[in-house]
Amino acid sequence: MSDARRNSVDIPLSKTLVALKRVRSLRDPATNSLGKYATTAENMIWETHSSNGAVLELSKSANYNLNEEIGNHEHIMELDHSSRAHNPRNTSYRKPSMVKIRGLNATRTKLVHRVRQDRPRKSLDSNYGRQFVSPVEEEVNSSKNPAFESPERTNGTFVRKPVYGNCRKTSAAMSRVGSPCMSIDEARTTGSRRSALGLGTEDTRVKSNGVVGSNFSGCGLSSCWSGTPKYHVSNPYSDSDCQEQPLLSAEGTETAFAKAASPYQETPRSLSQKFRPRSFNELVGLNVVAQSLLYAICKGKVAPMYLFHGPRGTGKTSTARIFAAALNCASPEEHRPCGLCKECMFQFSGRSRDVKELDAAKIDRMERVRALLKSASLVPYSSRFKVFIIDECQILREEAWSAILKSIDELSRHVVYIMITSDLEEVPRSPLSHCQKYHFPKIKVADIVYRLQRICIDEGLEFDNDGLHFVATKSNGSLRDAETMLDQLGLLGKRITISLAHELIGSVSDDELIELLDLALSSDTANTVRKARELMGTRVDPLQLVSQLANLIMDILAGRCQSGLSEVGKNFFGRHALAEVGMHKLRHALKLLSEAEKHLRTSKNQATWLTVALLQFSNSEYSPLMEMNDPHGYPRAAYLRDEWASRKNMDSAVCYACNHNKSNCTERHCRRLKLENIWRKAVNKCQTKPLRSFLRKEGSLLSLHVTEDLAIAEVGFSHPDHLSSAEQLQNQIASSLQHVLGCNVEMRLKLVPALLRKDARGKRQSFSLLSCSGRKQELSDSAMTDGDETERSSKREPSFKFYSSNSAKPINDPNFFHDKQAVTVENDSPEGKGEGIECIGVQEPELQPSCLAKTLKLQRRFFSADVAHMICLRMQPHNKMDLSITKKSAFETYFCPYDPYNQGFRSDSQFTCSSREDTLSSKDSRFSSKFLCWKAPKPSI
Ligand SMILES: Nc1ncnc2c1ncn2[C@@H]1O[C@H](COP(=O)(O)OP(=O)(O)OP(=O)(O)O)[C@@H](O)[C@H]1O
Ligand SMILES: [Zn+2]
Repeated sequence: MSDARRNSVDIPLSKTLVALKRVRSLRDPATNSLGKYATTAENMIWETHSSNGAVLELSKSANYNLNEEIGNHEHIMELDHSSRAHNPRNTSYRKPSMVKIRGLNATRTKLVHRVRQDRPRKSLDSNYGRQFVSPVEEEVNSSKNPAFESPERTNGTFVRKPVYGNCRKTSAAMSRVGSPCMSIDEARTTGSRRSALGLGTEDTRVKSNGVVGSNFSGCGLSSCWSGTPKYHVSNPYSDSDCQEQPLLSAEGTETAFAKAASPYQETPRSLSQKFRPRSFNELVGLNVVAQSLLYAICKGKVAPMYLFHGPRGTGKTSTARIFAAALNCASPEEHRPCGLCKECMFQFSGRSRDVKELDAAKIDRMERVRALLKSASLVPYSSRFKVFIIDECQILREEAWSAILKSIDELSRHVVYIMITSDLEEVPRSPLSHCQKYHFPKIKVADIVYRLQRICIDEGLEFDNDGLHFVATKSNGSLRDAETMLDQLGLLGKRITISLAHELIGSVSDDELIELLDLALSSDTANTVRKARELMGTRVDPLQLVSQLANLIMDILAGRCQSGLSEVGKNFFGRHALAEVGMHKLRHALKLLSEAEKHLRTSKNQATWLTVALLQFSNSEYSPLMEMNDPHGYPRAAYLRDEWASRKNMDSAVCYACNHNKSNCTERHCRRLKLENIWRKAVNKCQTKPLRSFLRKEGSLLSLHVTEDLAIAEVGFSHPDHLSSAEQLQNQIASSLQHVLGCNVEMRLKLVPALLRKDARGKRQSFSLLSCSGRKQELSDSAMTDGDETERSSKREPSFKFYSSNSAKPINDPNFFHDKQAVTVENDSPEGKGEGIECIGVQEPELQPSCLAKTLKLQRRFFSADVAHMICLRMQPHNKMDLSITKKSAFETYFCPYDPYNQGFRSDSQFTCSSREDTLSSKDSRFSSKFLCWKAPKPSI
């Protein structure tokens, strides 16, 4: 049979008849049966498989049928396995069977009847090891089709080998005897049941829409675990030999049957298949999810619909499968899924009739959805639950969602849907509130490294921790990606090192990147060009280089780069990254890179344009004012940059704080905020902890004036002793201020007796949105003269402003938040005492992102407005979230650390969670999920 024929789809009836004739010569020598046609026909009707679940197409599994004719199952399986596992072209092999089947509807019943009588019912074990070359094989071999030249075939026989991959053909081959898929006979006997359910007969279904194949009573869907073989040796639910066979022998060892059916028998194609988790314990970084799902089972609170969402390769599908297995597992609750009981084994080997994995793309038509729902309405075959795992659920249409949701209310409690998506934003809003949602976060680098280490040890791969760390970093939180990369590296047969990984991925090492960045920031044009050419000429794609540089800069800005630095790194940090000026340059570079990236995507001369961008890295103006935001929380960087550029050359004295000419300096509150901001930064730059806490407690920046290249700073202390201490430390304080301001600083220390001690200004141990909102904004509204500065300070209290989304004015009405069900938050953590809650966001529809951004900004200014904005946006889809959020999970769930297009970038390192992982307590537990809170870590310098 030619390849062309194999691949053809529609063949006229006459050809089919010819084919039928030929079949006579392919009778099973043992039984003289026409089994292959019968099974082919059956297969055509019911057997549908895909690697990833339900397939509503015709006959994917019909590939086995020629072999099935032999009537000896295990040999078919061998042929099947070998060709599938090792021959990528085996798909072409499947087609002719399908073609033949199409002409066979008329004769099917008869054939099937015969084959049911003729086919020996043998278990896998009883047939194990027999060798047989079928006439079909001979025919196939004589046609020299490479698709059949299996590596396992030796001396005209097939040697049984462990199987990996998806053994559809095998499953099909065995299915008529024992698979969950019904044979025609079975179908006929259940015909009345079908018609009662309105499913119609198989024939009509085939004719009507080509939606065929159900191994669960005709919903038109069937599936198996991706990548797991289906050993359809015998019907696990009805075969006597199977039932009689205990899963565990008396000694507690696995029986042959158990072994045969065990998913662990498979020879996986990849590391991620091999190490696919099969119990909750094996899931990495998903403790909360796993615990919650397990408790749901233990406490009998299984929801009808779950939604697993999160980035790719983070364990959603694996968890869904484990959960499904756990739901039906027969072992004691805490050990679910045991992996040993019958239900577990059927499921993990892809034979469960009650757990179906579907791709949403395949239920794109309403009739398919209806078929699915009909199937769901039937009681489970043998398990407690019918579980439907629907992948990529975001592509389900609204009608499909509503039909499914509607059916949930009507159905009995035995159905569980597990919807999976990596794109939550695309899922319609209304179904979201019906689901229990579980977020699968990106997996932490440390967890990935640990997992990779375990795999390397198991696989006998030599590795450097640095190499694995690099792989983990590159995988962007996807364990599957990391495992795939490790797989590739393992194939090289060398020790897995960072340089090997760089070579494989085509990336540049951090040292080289730092060297390039250093050159670019130092205006060393010639060497920048040389280095850039060297890297892009041979080693790395320009776009990849952009991405690596941007990541490096973000890491530096986030303070993630400083530990474990090489010499190159240390030198670089010595030159660029410590001062605010250096930070500003880096931000500027980041911006240039983001623009370059856009440009590069459409450019033919990428290397040149990237070099041009690199050469601009050093051309950045810096003003500390760019760091500030206006008192209402709006980022003013762009405005101030222009202002600064025009003012820079002015000789007249300018108030450095509020950026106005000194004589016009009237916005006192603005000025105070800026002064506080600068002082806080300067204090944080001080070298020693005692000095930092002394200055934070006792000192205050009273004023700041800048002339051409010099800033004059007045720093006040309330007690003469403090003043004299400060005088001794004057140089250190001045140098910290210089770091922050980026210019020379002349410092004047003043005794200001009225200056209130900061610890007496009001403890922030307890803090309530309500009370804060009610507090008058005296600082912003009062107009004080310079002379009032100290008096004003003495009145100073923690003060917070809140804004509604539709007004630019601060809200002074205490009822505003009350009405909106704002929460009161106690900061009762020991480490929080005296520090205050740093940032609180209340999630209310009325509290729009812009408003919350301002609120966050004003409270302690740890968030820039845009970061807060992003947090709010992230919170929006979760209005109805019913799981309580711990600080940690809130952080993981919602925090979006970086937007390269935003000026006010703040690193997430500033927001590391408190070590306490308790659920934030609110006085009213109803609102416990409605706010987020982070405590800023102690300054690291
Ligand atoms: N959290 C995890 N714990 C253990 N293994 C994991 C985890 N996440 C991913 N893996 C590994 O990655 C492979 C793929 O995981 P899985 O298919 O469950 O991810 P997914 O989130 O469903 O991905 P996708 O959205 O692309 O379907 C697994 O076989 C496993 O080896
Ligand atoms: Zn079990």
